[in-house]
Amino acid sequence: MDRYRHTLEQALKQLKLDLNETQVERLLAYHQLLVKWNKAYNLTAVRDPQEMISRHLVDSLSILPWIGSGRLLDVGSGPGLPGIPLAICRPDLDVTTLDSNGKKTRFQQQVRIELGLDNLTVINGRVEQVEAAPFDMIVSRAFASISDMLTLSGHLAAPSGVFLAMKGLYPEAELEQIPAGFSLQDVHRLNLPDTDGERHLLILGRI
Ligand SMILES: C[S@@+](CC[C@H](N)C(=O)[O-])C[C@H]1O[C@@H](n2cnc3c(N)ncnc32)[C@H](O)[C@@H]1O
Repeated sequence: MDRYRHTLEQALKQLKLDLNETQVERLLAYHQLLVKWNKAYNLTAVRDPQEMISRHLVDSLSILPWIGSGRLLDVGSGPGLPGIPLAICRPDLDVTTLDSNGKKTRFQQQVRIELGLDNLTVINGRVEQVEAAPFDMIVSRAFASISDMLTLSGHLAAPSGVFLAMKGLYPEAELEQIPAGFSLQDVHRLNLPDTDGERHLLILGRI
């Protein structure tokens, strides 16, 4: 446990993220639940608990500097990534996580209850069929191509809402397929500790 705390705290320092003790405790409690449930329910292909800290928790938290205020939707959230770490670290934010896999959303509901995350709503469903009040930010990680993300979740964004796509290598080919009416607003290279390869955050919006 101390080993995981150390890895997390070192990474937070490198990312210059200043979290309070309650937030660190909750991140570690989420990690513990993920490790436990993953054994029975196969929620993520990452099985090594140490690797889960860097590849899941820290990777999710690396986009915090670009998260604004209001309502955030994490689409194709899986076991709650990046939505749950963001909800833990930004209690002022209204976070909704959405996934079509019932096993994964049941896990997220359990995390919500055990951690007392009042700012988290979990939805089970296919994004293209879900109706909900408009979101200011729609984020996704390892969900779909940028084009599919915009097409499938576009109806859930507020008129000035932004889409934050977490990607590995700069996705040049995907950007050539952006549907009409949307444009790339910003690109950030994420400097992550303990991660092989590049990570990028792309911010898109309506024209
Ligand atoms: C590769 S996982 C990524 C999970 C998580 N975002 C992460 O980074 O670990 C993609 C997830 O998208 C979900 N998914 C795929 N199509 C979907 C759809 N149309 N609506 C909602 N969720 C969907 C799958 O159930 C799966 O959990």
